[in-house]
Amino acid sequence: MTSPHFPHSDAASAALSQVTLRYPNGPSVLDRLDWQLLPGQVVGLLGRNGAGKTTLLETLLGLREPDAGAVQLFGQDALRLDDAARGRIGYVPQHSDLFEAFTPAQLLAYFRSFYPRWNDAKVEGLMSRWEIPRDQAIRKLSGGQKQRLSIIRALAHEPDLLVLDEPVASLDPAGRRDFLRELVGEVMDRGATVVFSTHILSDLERVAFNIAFLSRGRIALQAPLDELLEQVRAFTGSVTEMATLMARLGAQPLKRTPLEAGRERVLARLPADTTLPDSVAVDRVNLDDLFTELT
Ligand SMILES: Nc1ncnc2c1ncn2[C@@H]1O[C@H](COP(=O)(O)OP(=O)(O)OP(=O)(O)O)[C@@H](O)[C@H]1O
Repeated sequence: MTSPHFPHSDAASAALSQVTLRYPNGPSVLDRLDWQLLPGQVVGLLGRNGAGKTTLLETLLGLREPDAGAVQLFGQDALRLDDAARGRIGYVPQHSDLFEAFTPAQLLAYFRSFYPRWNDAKVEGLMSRWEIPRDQAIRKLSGGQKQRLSIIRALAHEPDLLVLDEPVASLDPAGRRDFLRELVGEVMDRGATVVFSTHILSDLERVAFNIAFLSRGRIALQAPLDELLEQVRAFTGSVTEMATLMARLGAQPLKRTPLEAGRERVLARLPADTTLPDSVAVDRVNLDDLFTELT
């Protein structure tokens, strides 16, 4: 069924509509959250510690049942996916569940047997480039090597939807750059959808990723990073001036911070190619500012 919130959800790799989730005796984590991921998008999911990124990714994958709302993957109910749809998904969990007694070669051979599609050349290329010992027990690998192996496993069957929960946390800067290149390659080559959570903002600045901000149980904003940096500005002035200015510019206020003496600071997204009047007090924002203000 097509969601009333996302008229194009049939074309989406993942569509979440009004998803609410509260842990039993725990916090409310997702609150009527709407989100859509399209083919060809690389989305970086940002949110503070405990904001609910892992919960959201698990719910998106159908690993958690929301209290309310609907999740669709490739147009199917995420809780009742058929095998074909399952085979189109790749997942790297935050804490990898690699079989520690296996060697990487055994692990990959094992998973290979489950998937009709498996790109041996890609696997071999990444194993060599990322210098993963093939025949040593996985428990003896470093944290970064285990993480890379987990990523290789998730890329090997060429998923159409790749979900990674903090995949770069134990990678060194060179490893992260290589990994990002691989992700972008996935998208460019096959129009896959990639979503990954991260805390490392500088990584996101390397590529024109879509950035999604998770705050108070909702996706507060999602847009390509270059567009955000171009279109989001911080304005300061009296509350009345701000109201008039926002209306005149057709701006979308994202966050208001009251200041002393009836003044306020408004973080707002402007329509593309807006020319600002000289009289306006305005600041540019960077990704750090956006993270601080929107999460
Ligand atoms: N199984 C659980 N039972 C109860 N509460 C939970 C459970 N898992 C997570 N939580 C709580 O839900 C909230 C969201 O947790 P989650 O792990 O999804 O956040 P996160 O954004 O991934 O955090 P981090 O950036 O620290 O990894 C937190 O308050 C956490 O304590």
